[in-house]
Amino acid sequence: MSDPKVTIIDGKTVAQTIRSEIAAEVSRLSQTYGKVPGLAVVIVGQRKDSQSYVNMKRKACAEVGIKSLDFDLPENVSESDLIFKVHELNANPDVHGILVQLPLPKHINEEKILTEISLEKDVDGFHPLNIGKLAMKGRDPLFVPCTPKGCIELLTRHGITIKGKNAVVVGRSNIVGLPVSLLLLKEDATVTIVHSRTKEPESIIRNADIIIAAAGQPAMIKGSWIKPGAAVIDVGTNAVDDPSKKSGYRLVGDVDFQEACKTAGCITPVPGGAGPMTVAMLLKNTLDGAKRVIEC
Ligand SMILES: Nc1nc2c(c(=O)[nH]1)N[C@@H](CN(C=O)c1ccc(C(=O)N[C@@H](CCC(=O)O)C(=O)O)cc1)CN2
Repeated sequence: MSDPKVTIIDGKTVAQTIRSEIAAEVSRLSQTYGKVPGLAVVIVGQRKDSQSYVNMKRKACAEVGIKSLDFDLPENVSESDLIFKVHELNANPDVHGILVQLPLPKHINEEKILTEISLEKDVDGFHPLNIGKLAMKGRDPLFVPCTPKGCIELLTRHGITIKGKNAVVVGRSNIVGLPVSLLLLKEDATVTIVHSRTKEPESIIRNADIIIAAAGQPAMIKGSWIKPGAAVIDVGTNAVDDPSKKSGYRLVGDVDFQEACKTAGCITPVPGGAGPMTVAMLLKNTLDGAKRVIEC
C-alpha cells in the first residue's frame, strides 16, 4: 500500500494530453499550408528493445498525423553507408526530423553518425553542437533530448517548482543524465550528479528536493534515501526476471517504488512514467522542427 499523501505522476496520461495537442497543431499545419511534418526513423539491426521503441515511435507518428519515413538497415551496414543515408535525409525536404535509434552496433561510431545529422533536423537533440548549446549560459539549442525534456515537462505540468531546489541526478549518460542535469541548471536548480564513482551517494540523495534517477540499476535508490516530500522522476527501465509473467520478465525502475512511496511527495511509476514522455517529446520536437520550415 502506498502512502495516501504521495502523488503518482501518471506519465502515460500527460503524454496522451501532449499527443492530442500535437495532433491538433499538425492538423492546423496541414489545413493552412497543405504540408505535414515528416520524421525519418532509422534503425540498424534487430535488437528487440530498439525494435519495440521504434515501433512505438512509428505508431505515435501515425496517431498524430506525422509522416514517418521508415528505414530498417541490416546489422552489418557499413558506417559509410549509414552516413550516406543520413546525408540523403538531410537533403530531403519532406523530412523535418531524423532519428537514429541508439545504441548502434559496435562497428559504428555513434558520435560520428550523430554529428552528420543536420542541426535543423536533430530531433533527438544529440548533435554535439546542440548539447554544447544546452551547456552554455544564455544559449539555447535547436532541440533538447527527449527523455530529459520529458522529465522537466512532468515536473512543470505537476506544478513542481524547480528554481532554487536541490536536484540530484543519478547517472551521467549522454542520453539522459548529463542533458537532464544541464536542463535543471538552466531552470535554476542547484544540481548534483551522482554516479558510479560517487562516495556515499545516499547522503547526497537524502538532500534532494528533486531526484532524477537514470542509473540503469534496478531499485538501487532505497526508500530511506529519499527526503520527505521529494519529487522523484524514475527514468530507469530495467527488465528483471519474473516467471509469473507471460514474457518471463517485468520492468522496474532505479527506485524502490513501494518504499519510496512512503516518503516521496510525488513519484513516477515504471512503466508509465518518464518512458511515454520520451515519445511525446520526440513528436513535439518534430513538430517544432517542421514549423520552423513550413511557417518561415
Ligand atoms: N535515438 C534514440 N535512442 C534511444 C533513446 C532516444 O531518446 N533516442 N532513448 C532510449 C529508448 N527509448 C527511446 O528510444 C525509449 C525508452 C522507453 C520508452 C517507454 O515508453 N517505456 C515504457 C515501457 C515500454 C515497455 O513496456 O517496454 C514505460 O516506461 O512506460 C520509450 C522510449 C534508448 N535509445
